[in-house]
Amino acid sequence: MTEGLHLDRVRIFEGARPLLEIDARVPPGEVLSVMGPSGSGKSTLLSHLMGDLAPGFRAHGELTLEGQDLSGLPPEARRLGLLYQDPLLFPHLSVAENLAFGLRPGGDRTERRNRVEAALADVSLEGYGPRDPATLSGGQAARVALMRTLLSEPRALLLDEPFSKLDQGLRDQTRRLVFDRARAARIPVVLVTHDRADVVAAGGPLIEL
Ligand SMILES: Nc1ncnc2c1ncn2[C@@H]1O[C@H](COP(=O)(O)OP(=O)(O)OP(=O)(O)O)[C@@H](O)[C@H]1O
Repeated sequence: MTEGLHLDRVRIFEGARPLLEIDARVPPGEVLSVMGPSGSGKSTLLSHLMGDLAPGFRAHGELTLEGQDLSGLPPEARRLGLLYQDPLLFPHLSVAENLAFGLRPGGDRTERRNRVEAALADVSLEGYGPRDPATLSGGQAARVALMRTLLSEPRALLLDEPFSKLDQGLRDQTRRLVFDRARAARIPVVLVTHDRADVVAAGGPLIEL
C-alpha cells in the first residue's frame, strides 16, 4: 500500500537519549491519535514530520507520504498542514487576507477571491472577510485557521491539540468539522491530544507514547 502516511520504525533521539519510537500507517482520511505525558515527544514527532526538528534532536526510520520518501524534502516541499492550539492568524491581515495566504499560487484575482469567499461560507462566516482577526471569537478563529490550512491543499494534516482551548460545545463542533473535512479530502491526519474524547471522535487508532 503506497497511499496515506507511513511511519516506519521512526525513532527520535534528544541528544543521546531515546525519546520515542513509533511505527504507524495512516490511510487517507483516517486519524491517528497520539497521546502521552508532557515531554514524551508528541510535538517533536510533529516537528519531525514537518521536516523541522529542533537542533539537538535526530531521527531514524522512514517517513513516506503517498509513496514518496519525505526525508530528503525541505518543509515547504512536504506540503503538510499544521494546526496548533492557537489559531495563529496574522494580526495585521484581514480574515480574507489570512485565508488568501493559504491559497496555493495560481488563478486570477476573481477566482482567488471566490475561493476565499467559498471557504468563509463553508464554515458559516459569510461576510467576515474584511474583519480584523482580533474581533473573532475563539471558535470563529479556529474555523478560519482550519480553512486557511485546507486552502493550501495539504497532503496530510498534523494537529497539535487544536481543540483544547475551545469550550465543550465548540470543541465537539470543531473537531467534527476537521475530521469530516479530512475524510472528504482523503488526507491522513495525525492528532496529538491529551483528551480521550478527541480520540473517540477521531475514530482511528491510538498510539500512547
Ligand atoms: N525547541 C526545543 N529545543 C530543545 N528541546 C526541546 C524543544 N522542544 C521540546 N524539547 C524537549 O523535547 C522533549 C519532548 O518535548 P515535546 O514538546 O515534544 O513533548 P510533548 O509530548 O509534546 O509535551 P507536551 O504534552 O507538554 O506538549 C522534552 O524533553 C523537551 O524538553
